[in-house]
Amino acid sequence: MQRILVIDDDTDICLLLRRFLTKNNYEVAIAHDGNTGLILLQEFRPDLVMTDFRLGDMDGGTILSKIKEKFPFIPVLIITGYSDIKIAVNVMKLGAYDYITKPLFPDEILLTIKKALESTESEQGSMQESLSGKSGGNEVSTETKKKSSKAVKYIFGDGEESNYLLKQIQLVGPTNYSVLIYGESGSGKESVAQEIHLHSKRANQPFVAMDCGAISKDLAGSELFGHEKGAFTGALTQKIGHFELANGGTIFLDEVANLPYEVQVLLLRVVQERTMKRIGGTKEIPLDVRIVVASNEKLHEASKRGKFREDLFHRFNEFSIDVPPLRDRKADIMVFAKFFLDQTNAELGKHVKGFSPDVIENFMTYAWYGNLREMRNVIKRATLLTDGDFIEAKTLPFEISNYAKLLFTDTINTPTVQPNISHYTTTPTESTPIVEVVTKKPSLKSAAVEAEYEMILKVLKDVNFNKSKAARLLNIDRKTLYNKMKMFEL
Ligand SMILES: Nc1ncnc2c1ncn2[C@@H]1O[C@H](COP(=O)(O)OP(=O)(O)OP(=O)(O)O)[C@@H](O)[C@H]1O
Repeated sequence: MQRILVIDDDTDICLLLRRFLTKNNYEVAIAHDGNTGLILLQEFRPDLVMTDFRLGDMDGGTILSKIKEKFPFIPVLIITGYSDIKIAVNVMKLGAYDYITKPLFPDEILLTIKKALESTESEQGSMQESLSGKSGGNEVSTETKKKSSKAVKYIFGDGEESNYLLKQIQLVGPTNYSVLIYGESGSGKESVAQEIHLHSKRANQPFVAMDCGAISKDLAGSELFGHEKGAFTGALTQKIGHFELANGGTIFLDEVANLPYEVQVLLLRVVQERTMKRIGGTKEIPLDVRIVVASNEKLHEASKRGKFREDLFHRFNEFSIDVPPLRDRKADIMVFAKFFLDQTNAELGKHVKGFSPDVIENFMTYAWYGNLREMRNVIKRATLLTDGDFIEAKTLPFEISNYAKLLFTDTINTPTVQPNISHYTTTPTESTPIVEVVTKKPSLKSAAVEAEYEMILKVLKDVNFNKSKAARLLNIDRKTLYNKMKMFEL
């Protein structure tokens, strides 16, 4: 039976998850704070961890780093509210498998857990194969090759931004250049790396991805280069590293800036000499591996701060690609949305046909902080919740379906610099932008309505949209709250 550790300070959520996951044949352990969670991690040895993003004694980033430091291969699912989505998507770069947003839906949780467990099983399977020697030292079996390249179909869209991205991939793909990929979290850096590999002569050779996220110094070294039996305490068997697994093909190092400095030194040697030794080994192993790396932060800035070796940066920077954020790929937003809808329909055996006009408008205005990953998750949940033919706005997270309004409240909360009207009132020429200045007459009534709207929204957010709690805090009955919410289209 597979084991799941749930870390959450909300006892109700823990209780519900324990009941639901046990019913679905998982063994469950619960911790109500981060420190207990870390103790249970050692004692319970879970196959997967689900942890709340905000714990009493620790934040999501800290607990994730601590888990990954000790057990880098245990998939971690972050539980978060949508109001924290911007922070949560950034925490993904520390090596979380995925995030799930509240309110939690059983089917969605089960799907995500299954996927996460399958992904580590196949990873461990290919590692096991290389350890047992089936792959024959330097050679990598076809089975391993198949497993190490994800069988995911990607699309790239047809808008101007996407075409430019594809053009760069097509240009650099067939060369042997090292490529540096920049982009926000979830924007598809790994898919770009895979596409580069597929456009190269190495396409039939392995594509091996390694997340350098929050990996410790000792582990990073042996993950990259492998180790010999007895090389250090805990090295009970020989291990083949990612570089050897990728021999002949492409290695993709995600979040490369997070590699410990000592490992960067080893990496530089390998990149320069095209040969490596396993840790604790003496044999020089020749390497023919193309290196593609990705980073959230600009590497030359990281090198200025002394976090990343400058010589290594220059080695990697033979060609660099910026993956645009989803919000800048407007022409393709609905193309991606339809792709994720088809993907989810196939996964769930559903036949949802498309999106209501409101949803399309919401998708086009929302900022997509978590990019394609966020969109995939939003559509997955909305499809699960849809019984009819079209996804309606009510199945979207509040923050997305009310994005324009939330922006409006943000704007009235934050005084903005008044535009210099004279600058816009001249006849527009090429150098003066055409800006329509909408002037609204101030009125006491509208101010009161705005204040009321703002307060209801704030309280709803504070209590995670629990309407009974919100009504109590606002000192009104539930019915009045419902009527107000209806009036404000909340
Ligand atoms: N080109 C694409 N077509 C369809 N789906 C995509 C594409 N690129 C990414 N995705 C979806 O978005 C998810 C995240 O993509 P990916 O892991 O490539 O992003 P990333 O930029 O490497 O993220 P991170 O910075 O967190 O490592 C993927 O699991 C996939 O579901």
